Amino acid sequence: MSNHIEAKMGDIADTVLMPGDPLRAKYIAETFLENPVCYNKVRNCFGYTGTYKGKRISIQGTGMGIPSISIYTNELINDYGVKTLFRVGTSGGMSPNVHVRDVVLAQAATTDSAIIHNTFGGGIYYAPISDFGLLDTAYHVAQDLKIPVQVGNILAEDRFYNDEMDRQKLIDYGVMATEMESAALFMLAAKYHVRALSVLTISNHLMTGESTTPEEREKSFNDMIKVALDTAVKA
Ligand SMILES: O=P(O)(O)O[C@H]1O[C@H](CO)[C@@H](O)[C@H]1O
Ligand SMILES: O=c1cc[nH]c(=O)[nH]1
Repeated sequence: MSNHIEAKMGDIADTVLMPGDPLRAKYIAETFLENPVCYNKVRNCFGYTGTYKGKRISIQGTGMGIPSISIYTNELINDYGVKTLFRVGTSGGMSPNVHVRDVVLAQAATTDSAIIHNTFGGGIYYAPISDFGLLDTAYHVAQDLKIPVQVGNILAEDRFYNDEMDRQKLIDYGVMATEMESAALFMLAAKYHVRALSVLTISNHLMTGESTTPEEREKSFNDMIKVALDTAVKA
C-alpha cells in the first residue's frame, strides 16, 4: 500500500498505462485486458491489472494535471517497482496539421509548469523527453496496425482554461497539441531511470473549434490504446 494506492506489492505489473480519467482506466481494463482485477479504488482513481496478448499490464487512472500524475508516477515507480509507463490521454490540437481523433506520440513536452522549473531552479529550462526506444517501437507498431500517427513536441500546461498562452508562437515553433501531464511523467521517468511515453488522441482543436463528446473521450479512442498496448507487449 502506498499513500494513494491500496494495492499490495506484486498486484501491479511492471508496465502501466496511465489515463487521466479513472473511468477510462476501467474502460480499457474491461475492454482490452483478460481477467482484469481492480487493485485500487482510493479516491476513485481506479487501477486494474490483467493480461494483454499474454503480457501482464496494469492500467492506473492518474487524475488531471502535473501535481496529480506526479503522485501516481512517484508511487508506481518507488512503491511498486514499475519500469515502463505509458500515458494514454486526450489532447487539444493546436497545429493545423493535427485533427480531432488523430493519434500523437509525444517526443517531448514543452511546459509552463512551475513544478518542472522549480525542480532545477536558476536559469535552467529542462527539456522533458519521452523514451526513444518506446517512441520508436510505438511508431512502428502504429505503422503495422495502419494507424496514422504524428510525432513531435507537445505542450504540457498547468491550466486547461488559459487565454494568456501565446499559442500561435508555440505552433510556429512546432508544438502540435496540448495536454496537462506529460512533462512531469517524462521528468520523473528520467529521474528514476525508467521508461515513459505519452500516446495521445486529439479530442478537440483549440484553433478550429472541432470537438468530441465526453462519452467518446471516456470510451473510445481505441487506436491510441491499441498502439500503447501493442508497444507494451513489444518494448
Ligand atoms: O484525458 P486525460 O488523460 O485526462 O488528459 C487531458 O484531459 C484533461 C483535461 O480535460 C487533462 O488531464 C488533460 O491532460
Ligand atoms: O489539456 C487538454 C486536453 C484536451 N483538450 C484540451 O484542450 N486540453
